[in-house]
Amino acid sequence: MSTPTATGLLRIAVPNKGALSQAASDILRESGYRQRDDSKQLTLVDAENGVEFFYLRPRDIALYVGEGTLDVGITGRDLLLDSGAQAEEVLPLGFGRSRFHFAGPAGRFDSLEQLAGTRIATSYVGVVEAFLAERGIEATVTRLDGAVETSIQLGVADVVADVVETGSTLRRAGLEIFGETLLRSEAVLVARRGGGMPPGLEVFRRRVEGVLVARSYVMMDYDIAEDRVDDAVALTPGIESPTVSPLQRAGWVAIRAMVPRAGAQRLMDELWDLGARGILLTDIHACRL
Ligand SMILES: Nc1ncnc2c1ncn2[C@@H]1O[C@H](COP(=O)(O)OP(=O)(O)OP(=O)(O)O)[C@@H](O)[C@H]1O
Ligand SMILES: O=P(O)(O)OC[C@H]1O[C@H](OP(=O)(O)OP(=O)(O)O)[C@H](O)[C@@H]1O
Ligand SMILES: [Mg+2]
Repeated sequence: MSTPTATGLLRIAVPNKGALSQAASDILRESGYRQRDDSKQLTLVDAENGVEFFYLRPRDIALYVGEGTLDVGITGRDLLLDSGAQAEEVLPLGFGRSRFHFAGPAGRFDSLEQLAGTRIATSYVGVVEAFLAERGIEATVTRLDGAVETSIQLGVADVVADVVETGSTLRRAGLEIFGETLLRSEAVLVARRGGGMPPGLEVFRRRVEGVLVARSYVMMDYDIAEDRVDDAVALTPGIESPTVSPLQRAGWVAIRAMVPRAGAQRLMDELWDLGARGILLTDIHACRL
């Protein structure tokens, strides 16, 4: 059972620095919460919204949440899995995307079977050991804090297992990926596994989800002749159903519908070809669906 705070505030863990920090604070701000303006600040109370933020290393966040010390947190899926904490993913957040791979000197390895007997350097020992155990591969795993790519040049390891985003760090170190992707990661909201629903968590989750939907949809408005409405609605069905309003001009209506941001320009071309005019696209800042 998670222990409620004396204050009754929902306790939220946020990455204090690193790859996830800025985007995490941005999504919280867009969700209507106060955020720190000084990167050295460790905690922040937003009493008006019933929450308190704790700025922590993303690697530690799943542990705090798993123990019930904090109610919910933002961290990477890879860090959550690596921690082995009693925490679970409750919402993928769509930023901080990366893949996790084995890599070695260019041209040296081409399959994961060749890992047997090697020395593997990684900051993600939990992920790597679970992967090796699942496949029955015996290898020596060494934990490094960072800059793992350099460990091969220094003769400490034969292979590295690390986060890859653009791949430029690997290339610069003369390394290349081999074998399949171990996991695909992105930032996620995590809560305690089997911890029930602490007061305020559902509202928090809904607010953040509203921002994610608002980021991936736009609002489209256009005017069209009445006899084209069925075809137009087939192109822009909206979430539930589009709004169709009468216009002063006889035989014409105005249509308003949310449409996916990706492909919205193509949709505008198709509507134009159908005879729609006055086609407008506007951003949505937040929503509850
Ligand atoms: N280019 C990237 N480098 C590192 N982590 C990334 C990158 N892109 C996304 N991530 C994700 O960010 C999380 C790692 O967060 P962390 O704060 O450790 O980042 P970092 O920038 O490597 O920090 P540090 O300064 O401690 O090395 C993981 O979930 C990882 O998948
Ligand atoms: O594929 P890329 O776009 O090059 O990004 C991946 C690299 O970025 C991270 O390193 P970071 O800068 O966090 O340094 P660290 O190794 O000391 O953590 C990660 O550990 C990889 O080395
Ligand atoms: Mg790093």
